[in-house]
Amino acid sequence: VSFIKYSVFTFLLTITDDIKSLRTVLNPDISKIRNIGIMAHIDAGKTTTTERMLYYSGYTRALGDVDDGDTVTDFMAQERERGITIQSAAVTFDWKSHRINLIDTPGHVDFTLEVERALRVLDGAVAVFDSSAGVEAQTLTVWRQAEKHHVPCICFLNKMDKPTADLNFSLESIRLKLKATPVLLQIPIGSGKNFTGVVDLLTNQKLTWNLTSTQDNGRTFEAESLGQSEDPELLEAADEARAALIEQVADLDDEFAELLLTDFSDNFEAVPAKKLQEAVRRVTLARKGVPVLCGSSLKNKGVQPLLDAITAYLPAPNERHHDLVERMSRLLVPFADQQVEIPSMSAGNIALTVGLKQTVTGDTIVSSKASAAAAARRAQSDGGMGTKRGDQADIGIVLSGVEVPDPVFFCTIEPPTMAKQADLENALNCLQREDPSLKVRVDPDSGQTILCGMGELHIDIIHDRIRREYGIETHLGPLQVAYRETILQEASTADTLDRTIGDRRHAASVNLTVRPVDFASCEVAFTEELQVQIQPETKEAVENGVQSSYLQGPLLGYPVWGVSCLIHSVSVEPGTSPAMVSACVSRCMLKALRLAGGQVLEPVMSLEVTVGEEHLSSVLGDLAQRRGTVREIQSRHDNKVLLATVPLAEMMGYSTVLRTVTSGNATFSMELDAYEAMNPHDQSALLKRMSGLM
Ligand SMILES: Nc1nc2c(ncn2[C@@H]2O[C@H](COP(=O)(O)OP(=O)(O)OP(=O)(O)O)[C@@H](O)[C@H]2O)c(=O)[nH]1
Repeated sequence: VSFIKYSVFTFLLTITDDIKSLRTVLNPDISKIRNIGIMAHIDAGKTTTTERMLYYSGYTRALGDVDDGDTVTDFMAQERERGITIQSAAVTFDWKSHRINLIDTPGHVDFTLEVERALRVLDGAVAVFDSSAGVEAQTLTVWRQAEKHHVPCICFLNKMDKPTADLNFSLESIRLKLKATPVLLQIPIGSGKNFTGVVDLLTNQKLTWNLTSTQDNGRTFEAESLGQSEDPELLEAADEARAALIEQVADLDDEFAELLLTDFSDNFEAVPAKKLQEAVRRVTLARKGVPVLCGSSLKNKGVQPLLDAITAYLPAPNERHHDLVERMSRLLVPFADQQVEIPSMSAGNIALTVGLKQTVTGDTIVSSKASAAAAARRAQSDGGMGTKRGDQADIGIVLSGVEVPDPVFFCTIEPPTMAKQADLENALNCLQREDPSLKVRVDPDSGQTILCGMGELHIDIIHDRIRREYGIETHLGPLQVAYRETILQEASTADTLDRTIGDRRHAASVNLTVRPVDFASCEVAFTEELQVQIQPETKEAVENGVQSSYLQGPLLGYPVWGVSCLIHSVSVEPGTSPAMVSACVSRCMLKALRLAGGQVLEPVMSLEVTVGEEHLSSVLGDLAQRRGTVREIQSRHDNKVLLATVPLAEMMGYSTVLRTVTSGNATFSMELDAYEAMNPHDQSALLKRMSGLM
């Protein structure tokens, strides 16, 4: 450990051009800090862009390449092997006297929680798009998360070197799909293979990467003012785009509009770049518009202006609303998979801490109850945010919590020998604290440990991590879909339980009605009369009995949804234990749910497949066999984009099949659309199959 510490310190201190004191290196002024997330659809080029940022800022000496599996941010072994990003890697670097803490977020839908976890502590975000595809499905989800946390954003239209890159199409998709207002700050020079750089519309400068030397990797570029000798087409395009930019910013920012009308009414074009930049910053922070930049990370063009834009337009931590008062026993500054320990850190920085026993992802840590209360008061006067779990709930309004989506897949997991069971439990506990979207439970009937996750890949990765990080070879049972159950009609029933245990008689009777309701959750209510008469401990025992019957439905033992239960009467003999009252109510509920006719609900996913036209018919044919419903087929250059809904149960192993039927020429993403009732034919087939399984 001390070797790593030493070498990273040396690294930090020698790479920056102007060597600063250790204190400024580790604790820069808060106004110079940018805590930025980088988000995108899979394959848009986040990792490549991040690598370029690290390289140009001097923190890496060689360019990593996702295709060769040697990038800094994709540090988990599985990420390198699969070429995808799973855990949000944090990297810290300096750019023109600013400290940038950058969090790379995963693009795969199985890992949305990772993204949300990262977004809530960030002050700004960069959305990277493939400029030939515009806004794609996964970006919508992440964008909504950024919106929820009021995170100001910048868009980077990457892959401008592709022949199919399309600036106007990308801008339009930002407008239509993200419902955001793009503020175009650059226009590309050349297209496809001849894309050489951009015109910066604020300064009217032409930035070109001539790349005469391959050694340089785009580190140097030319910046020259657009002169009259310029290619007339480019000059005209730049003039038009600049005038449109000035007009648009004036529309979005009153202060800038006033400046134009008072000082530059004769010639709007003469407005200084600095004033325009300040106005774009206000527009970005107020989330009225989103600056848009262009480039090609792979071809080393346009990344330095993106870094400039991050420092110019995105907020410092003190310009955002959440307050942290933090004190930790051990603090570490992350540099991908290496860390350097530091003695203290000022507000606004991002650090790692180790050895926490009780904290789970999503918790907010404060130094004392008093500071938590103070933060809660501030948050309330600011309009309030989320609540903290556990025993501090009464005072803990500090940061909004993360939303944990319901897992849709599950499977059993077994250690190689019973002697390893305790080690496996420990590994699962640690993994769950890190990743709340992973749920672990024990099946009450079989005693087996069950893993519940967000998708096939998610469960696969967890399995792999248990092997690699905890050294336990586990066996996974077949992957199963998390169905739900509901009822079709109203039913009323009564039940009595009368049992003598030892010399104590327990007797209780209950009379209740269940009926279907539209919403996803389950309810329990009492008649008005009963509500007044019932003893609090009896009421609690009845509620427990109803809730436990909702956990396992009568059809297949899946959780029950969309049922409301009304208790008409309860009678309890003196001396009866609350557990017996709960047992009586549960048994009565089971009868009522059976009488009310069971209906299985299955998770249905919305699926987006991008595929070359020549393979469209095979993809459609395959979807038809999966009970898929095609909603829309859009054209995007030479590709077709297929939007469909498909039951999750039919999507096992889809990535492999899709790769085979399209010879690797398709990408897909999917997310939970809704739980839908199965038709009687499919339901009875499922029930038959499951009874064979059980
Ligand atoms: N033509 C072109 N290809 C690029 C560019 N940037 C990235 N790529 C390629 O696009 C693919 C995906 O790039 P990544 O950087 O891994 O994308 P990502 O968004 O990090 O992907 P995930 O980690 O899976 O979410 C790789 O094959 C890159 O080489 C670019 O500017 N132009």
